[in-house]
Amino acid sequence: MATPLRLALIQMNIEAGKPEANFAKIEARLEEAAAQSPKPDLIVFPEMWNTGYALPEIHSLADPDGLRTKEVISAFCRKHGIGVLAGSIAQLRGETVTNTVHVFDRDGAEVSEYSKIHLFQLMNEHLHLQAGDRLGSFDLNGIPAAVMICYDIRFPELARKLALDGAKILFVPAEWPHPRLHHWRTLLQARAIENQMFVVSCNTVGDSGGTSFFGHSMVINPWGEVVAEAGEEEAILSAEIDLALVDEVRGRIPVFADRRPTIYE
Ligand SMILES: O=C(O)CCC(=O)C(=O)O
Repeated sequence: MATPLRLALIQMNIEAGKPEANFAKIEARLEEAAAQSPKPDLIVFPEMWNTGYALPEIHSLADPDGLRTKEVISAFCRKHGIGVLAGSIAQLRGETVTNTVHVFDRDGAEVSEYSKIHLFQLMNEHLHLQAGDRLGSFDLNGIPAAVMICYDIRFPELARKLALDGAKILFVPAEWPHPRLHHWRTLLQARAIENQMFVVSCNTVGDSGGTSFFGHSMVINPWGEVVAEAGEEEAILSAEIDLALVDEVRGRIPVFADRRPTIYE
């Protein structure tokens, strides 16, 4: 995949419990993003975009084995030659439901499937969902990258492991609510600064079941600077990133070379 890499982040209001409406919206937004000039290389969605947090009914709403998601998104990628990091969906796996990201390259081939490792008890995820147990590293047409989901960003050891495994971009689909905007911003910037990598976060907007999601999707460079940020409304946030900056920053302050893991690991 080319670098500079052109990104389009679909920050959207998800209708809880309404997969049909959410699929219709995501398909419309994908076409809108594909029509941009220049065309994006990669499109990113937020967390649980198919169902939202309709957790009590999640078993009947979740996409069985992610098949519908894979069919729709892979066809889009093939049609437009654009990669998609398909946020996360509620995915039915036998008797359980996971919060799972599927990543497709520009030919529509699936390059990664990652299920959220850390379930967020404050929103009852642990009562309805099954946690994942595999890392979200992947290679996207030659770009080493990784994904974690929302609450996962509170675990710096996970981000560090993904960086040590080679990731130069960390993607973070989220459904992160008020009143913790200062946590969202600070944690995302910290993950970018400490691991000297790009962080690309795509959040949700709107109100659902008494919870209000604030958006502020953002793209942060390896120096920790926010290079693009959305507001609190629906938006397609565009940004262009140059991965050469990762090596430049890592050369300027050699954090990885200076680590002393024998003392603290
Ligand atoms: O950690 C937080 O404050 C928010 C996390 C969250 O909303 C989630 O993981 O869905």
